[in-house]
Amino acid sequence: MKIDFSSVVAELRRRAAPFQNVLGFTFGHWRRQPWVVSAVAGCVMLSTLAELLAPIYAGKLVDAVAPAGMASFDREIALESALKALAAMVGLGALSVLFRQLGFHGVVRMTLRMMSDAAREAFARVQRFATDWHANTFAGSTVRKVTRGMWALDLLNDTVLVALMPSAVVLLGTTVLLGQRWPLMGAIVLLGAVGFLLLAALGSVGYVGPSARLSNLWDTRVGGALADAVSCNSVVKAFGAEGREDARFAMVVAKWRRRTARTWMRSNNNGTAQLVALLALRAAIIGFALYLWWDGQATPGDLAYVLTAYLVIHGYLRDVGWYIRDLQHAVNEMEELVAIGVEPYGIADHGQARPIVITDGRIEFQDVLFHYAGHDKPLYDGLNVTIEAGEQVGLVGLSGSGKTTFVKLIQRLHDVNGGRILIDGQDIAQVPQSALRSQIAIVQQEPILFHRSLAENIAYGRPNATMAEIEEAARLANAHVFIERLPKGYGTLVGERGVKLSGGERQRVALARAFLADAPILILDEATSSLDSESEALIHEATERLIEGRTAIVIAHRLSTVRALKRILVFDRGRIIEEGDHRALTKRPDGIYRKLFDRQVLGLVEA
Ligand SMILES: Nc1ncnc2c1ncn2[C@@H]1O[C@H](COP(=O)(O)OP(=O)(O)OP(=O)(O)O)[C@@H](O)[C@H]1O
Repeated sequence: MKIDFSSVVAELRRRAAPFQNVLGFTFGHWRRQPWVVSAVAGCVMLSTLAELLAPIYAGKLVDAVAPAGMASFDREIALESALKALAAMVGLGALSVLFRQLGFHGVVRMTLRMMSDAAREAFARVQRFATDWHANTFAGSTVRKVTRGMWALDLLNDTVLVALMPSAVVLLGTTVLLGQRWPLMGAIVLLGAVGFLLLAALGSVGYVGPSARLSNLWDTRVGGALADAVSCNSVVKAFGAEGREDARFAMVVAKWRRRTARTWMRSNNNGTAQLVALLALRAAIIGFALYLWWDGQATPGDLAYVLTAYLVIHGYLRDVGWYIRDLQHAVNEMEELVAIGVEPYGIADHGQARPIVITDGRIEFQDVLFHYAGHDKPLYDGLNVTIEAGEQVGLVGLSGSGKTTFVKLIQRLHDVNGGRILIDGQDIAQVPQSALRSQIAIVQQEPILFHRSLAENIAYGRPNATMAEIEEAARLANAHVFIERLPKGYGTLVGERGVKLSGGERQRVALARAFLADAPILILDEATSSLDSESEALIHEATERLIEGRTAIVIAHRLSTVRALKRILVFDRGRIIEEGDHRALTKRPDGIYRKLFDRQVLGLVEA
């Protein structure tokens, strides 16, 4: 059978790529604290070196006491030499412990800084990833990737600095020391160690690694499935679907179990292969030492030295096997965290992006082409529309006609595929996203609140607002009265995503937030869920107050919301097919607006 070496090498390269990425990431972090890394490396090396020299004195000690039938004078000299050797051994041992302690001190410091940096940077990137990324990624999986990667960094640092590096020093040092005395012995140790390391590395990278990658993928999915079901617990409860969710989760766990069992078995096999290799090396080294003694090239002291050195080598090699497995484990655990660091943002800020200044709030869509990935046709193809400064416009249309996407494009949550969107004459593709969005206030269809106090939630758009300003915004949003009635008032925590408030209350908190943000452009996505008439009236009144004097875009699901607006744009499959005020639009007998109006009126009458 002919082996195609180039394809074997290519395959190994492919399998080793994650190692390269993760090690590159780790070295990048090491470079941020070069002095600490050098000090740690120096201390660990010195500690190892001290340990490495100990067997020489073990040999000297044996040689000093070995000759039988010494006279008492000779015995005293022998004892003195043996004690000197013992003192050297103890001294070296003490030095080794001291440097090890100093090295560990540094490792703690540098590892904690690396872990914090990695977590902060991953969080910063995750926050800036485009809406599409968040739409396609489970929040629970992201949490798992970041926290797992963070802890793997700790393991990786320990493995490389505190374990692998000293092992390499010991192996190399012992080889040199033995080789100086008996070159062939040095060669045997060197070949054996290199062979063993190759076996361990190939086993980890080529055999265990790919399987571990898969089990980690399923581990991430377990996190995602768990978070998905827990965060939708109210739906699960509403449908009494706990059993169904149990079964669904059990399926994911079963898959994870199968994948992980395979990884653990492979890791076990890898360990066994390493132990067998060590056994062979032991036989070779001790066998050769015996030959040297037989041949008169070695004294019993030499034999003791070789045996002690071998025990050290054996210990280190066995540990190196473990460390390589730890390293591979850490690399697999970190892969997804490292991937977050290199994944493109989806929507990136332009290199020379200049902050946008919105004063009037004039919005212009010029020949906009926009295509959702995975859809056959573009949603907008040559969309042209201008919203004048201070104009209030209603967006109406059937579900899926493109109203929400229209406002998402204004916020640059997606980039257009053609044409331009200008605000006050500035192309929004050329400005920093955060500067753009901070000048557009939005009240979402389903407002999401942080599990923080109501005051903090209202002040989110203006964190330095005073309590008086927060209360004023809440008054304008008709929220002050209900907030005052809560036991802790503005200090009340609202539960995850604001679950402790009613839909209408959440809406009014979101309106208060928009009042305080006081942005020149306002986007209101009306809630689809029906509210009681009192709540609706309060929201309606607050909304009218809010849009006064600003450029406002109101996505309306109930036509009563936009009745009073002078301009209503009617969307149909990504096109604006009708435009005008309520009166003009209801006059078109075949118009979509008219149909929607008739349907809603009919619904009201029937109700
Ligand atoms: N993130 C997305 N990825 C792919 N397609 C999307 C995405 N968001 C919306 N769409 C699709 O684009 C089209 C327009 O959606 P859009 O949300 O803009 O409609 P809408 O008029 O606001 O609907 P509704 O009134 O139901 O909120 C729909 O066909 C929708 O399925």
